[in-house]
Amino acid sequence: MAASASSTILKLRTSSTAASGRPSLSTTFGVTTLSFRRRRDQRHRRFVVLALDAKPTILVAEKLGAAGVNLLKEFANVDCSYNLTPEELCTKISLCDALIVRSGTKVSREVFESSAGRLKVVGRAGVGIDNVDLAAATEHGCLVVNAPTANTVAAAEHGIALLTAMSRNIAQADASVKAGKWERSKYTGVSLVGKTLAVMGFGKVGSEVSRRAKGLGMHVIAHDPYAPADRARAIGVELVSFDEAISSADFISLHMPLTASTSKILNDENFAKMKKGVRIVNVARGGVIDEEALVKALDAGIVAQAALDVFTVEPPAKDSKLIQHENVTATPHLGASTMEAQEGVAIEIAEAVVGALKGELAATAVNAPMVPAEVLTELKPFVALAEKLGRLAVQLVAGGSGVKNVKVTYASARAPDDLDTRLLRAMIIKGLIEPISSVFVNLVNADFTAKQRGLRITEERVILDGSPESPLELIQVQISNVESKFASAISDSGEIKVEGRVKDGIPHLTKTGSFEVDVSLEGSLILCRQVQVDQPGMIGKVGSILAEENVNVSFMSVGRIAPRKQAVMAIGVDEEPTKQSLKKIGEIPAVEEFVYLKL
Ligand SMILES: NC(=O)C1=CN([C@@H]2O[C@H](COP(=O)(O)OP(=O)(O)OC[C@H]3O[C@@H](n4cnc5c(N)ncnc54)[C@H](O)[C@@H]3O)[C@@H](O)[C@H]2O)C=CC1
Ligand SMILES: O=C(O)C(=O)COP(=O)(O)O
Repeated sequence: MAASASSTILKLRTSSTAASGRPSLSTTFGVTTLSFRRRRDQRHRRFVVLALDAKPTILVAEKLGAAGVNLLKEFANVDCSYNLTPEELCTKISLCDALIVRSGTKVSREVFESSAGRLKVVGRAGVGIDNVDLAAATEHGCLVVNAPTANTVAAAEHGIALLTAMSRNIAQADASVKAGKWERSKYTGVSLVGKTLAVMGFGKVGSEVSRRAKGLGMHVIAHDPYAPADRARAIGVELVSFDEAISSADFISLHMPLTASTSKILNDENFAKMKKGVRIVNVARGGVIDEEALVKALDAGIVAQAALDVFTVEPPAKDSKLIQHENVTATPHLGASTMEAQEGVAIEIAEAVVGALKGELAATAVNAPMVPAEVLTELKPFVALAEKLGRLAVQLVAGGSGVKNVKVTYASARAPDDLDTRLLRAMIIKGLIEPISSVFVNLVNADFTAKQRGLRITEERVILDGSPESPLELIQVQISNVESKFASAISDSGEIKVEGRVKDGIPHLTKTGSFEVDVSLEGSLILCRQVQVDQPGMIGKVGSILAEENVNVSFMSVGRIAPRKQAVMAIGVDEEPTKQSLKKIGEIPAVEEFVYLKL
């Protein structure tokens, strides 16, 4: 993304140290950094972080309702490019922050690899996400969101349309009349009333199909291993086993997602269990049927008719035996294609993608935890605390130690199941990994990245007495089986330990090793241990070394084991001290050890 003169400054963070000299610009992942070369010591220092040309770019790769496109345009540069080849998509994607697709675009691993880290969100304007490589998205830290509700009714109505059209031979009869024929007896149909319909997958669409089929006087049974029985009861549907469903049905309607376990679930073996003359409707995914087996079952008369909206390969081959079969009614994946559904889906996905680009947690995230807004508001300061504790803990590890085992303890007066720790764990992982690697960690890829690096995170909940008003009292991060570059960070039980709390909405470090301290975690931190006595003059000595080069000290705190015994001093600084000043601090005779930690 090119920085332009008309660019917008979104975020401005300045140092208290006066900058001088020529500024230079560099851009990484759409965020441009303006750096000033300081004349005094010729070091590069970053003072200002800007999102220049602040509008992100969203590629809309399939037709999306106008209301959705307009919403996107209020926030981003929108590139509507349809019918891209896989190669064209891979080329374009490196210039895009978000991609919106329907079912016709394969968002493969190559797409994520080609994006070189820029793609942050994939929005699926619909339900099924089987065309998106979710594992690759997660590995690349890319959020996938879908629009799960706006096309439910449209898909259900299409299922019912296919069911009724199939049972009365509407499509075949229409073609015959248009061909100048009048074949009344050939197209005698079958009635629906009193017949058994097996709904396979009793989710949103399956439930709506069931409701409507009951209105047509059908006896509806359903199979869904994960559906709640009370929802089925409320609609007057009986949940049954897979075998019972397929063997007792006159009509079978498919409404489950395409997954490894549903792929080709209707196969030779299962067609053989069906009632002869069964009729099948599929508005779910072509891949749930073994299409060759269906052709055989149609030829053998096991399946009398099939009405299909979806196919294993879309569009199917023109000479496909299945499509050409006289007992098959086919539509070109039209389930979600009503004016109303497309408008609704477009708005639903545009809001989700824009929200995700703004950094909000998405309610329709497919590959990340969904955290309700009210929970997020409560947890926000603890999210910051979690990341900072992770950062501190990992920087305390001595080089070559290799971090493997991290234990996180959450202490709270609330019941254990009242705290969703996924977000906190993700931020601790971010804090642990980012300072020691070039990997970008977010809520999407945190667990994956930790696993990939062999980082074992165990979590413990400790219940405290007290008021459950706050979701958490403290978070403790311990790294075991490592050496520390700051021996005082090692607790009595031998692990690096940092502990923090939130005070007045601000994260504080409250313990390091066995030393209690109290410093707000806002700038960077110097920790030093004094030999034997906590001399009153120490604070002044360190302060004046830092003042010599205009490093602003924001706070100091001394944690002692006992008066005039060993003490750890924590000093918060707004700027990074030079190596020389850190060396001078180390040379103060009373300082036994010290460490500088970036937050
Ligand atoms: N043809 C089209 O244009 C459209 C197709 N669809 C497809 O319809 C399907 C259902 O969509 P929704 O109802 O919105 O999703 P949903 O997630 O609400 O429902 C899917 C249901 O399938 C169940 N299920 C999962 N594995 C199963 C198994 N092995 N056996 C039986 N049930 C199983 C789940 O428990 C869930 O209740 C999806 O595949 C979706 O992609 C949805 C909208 C439009
Ligand atoms: O939402 C779904 O799962 C669908 O199958 C609809 O697909 P479409 O967005 O019409 O390509």
